[in-house]
Amino acid sequence: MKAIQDYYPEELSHCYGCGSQNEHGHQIKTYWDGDETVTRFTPEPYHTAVPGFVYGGLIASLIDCHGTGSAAAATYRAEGREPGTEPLVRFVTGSLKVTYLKPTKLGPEIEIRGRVRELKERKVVIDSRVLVDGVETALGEVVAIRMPADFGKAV
Ligand SMILES: CCCCCCCCCC(=O)SCCNC(=O)CCNC(=O)[C@H](O)C(C)(C)COP(=O)(O)OP(=O)(O)OC[C@H]1O[C@@H](n2cnc3c(N)ncnc32)[C@H](O)[C@@H]1OP(=O)(O)O
Repeated sequence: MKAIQDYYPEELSHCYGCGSQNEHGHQIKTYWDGDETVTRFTPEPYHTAVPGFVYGGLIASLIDCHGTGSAAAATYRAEGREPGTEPLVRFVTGSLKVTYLKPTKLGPEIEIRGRVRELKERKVVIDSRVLVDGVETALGEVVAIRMPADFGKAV
């Protein structure tokens, strides 16, 4: 099964969180599981906050790209289209909120499960849960906004 990120065009596959072309990045992969989107990521020992627990910035990064990927996947699904078909759907992060409920154990695979709270043409809101060994350790909210055609060109 292909992940939503596998459909990103090469020139947009350099993101630190989800770009398949970024050898230093997380290269996350997001899939549908029924009405939820799922990303799984196994942290490295150096992704440490205090010994034994995952750095919160990593968790935020995973929620971020899980959210933008989920927004794209949900838009294709809502439009009844296969991912990657024209016109391409691209989202960037408008806002990212993370609530850390409890320390996240470092070692096991991290699972992020997302649900669509709001879906409009230019704005999609994804709620995420972060789980390790079935324990919910963080919650995330991503407001994903359609990438403007001139994104990054007018700075
Ligand atoms: C295949 C693509 C793969 C790409 C890689 C994945 C990306 C990975 C995640 C990232 O790291 S992206 C990088 C970090 N994000 C940015 O740099 C974004 C910088 N901000 C912008 O470029 C613009 O502010 C943005 C495109 C987000 C919004 O500008 P717009 O002019 O398109 O928004 P507009 O004012 O028209 O508002 C559209 C809707 O979005 C809402 N909105 C806009 N900015 C928002 C914001 N920051 N927070 C929450 N909501 C926001 C706005 O209220 C409105 O909602 P409603 O339709 O409900 O009225």
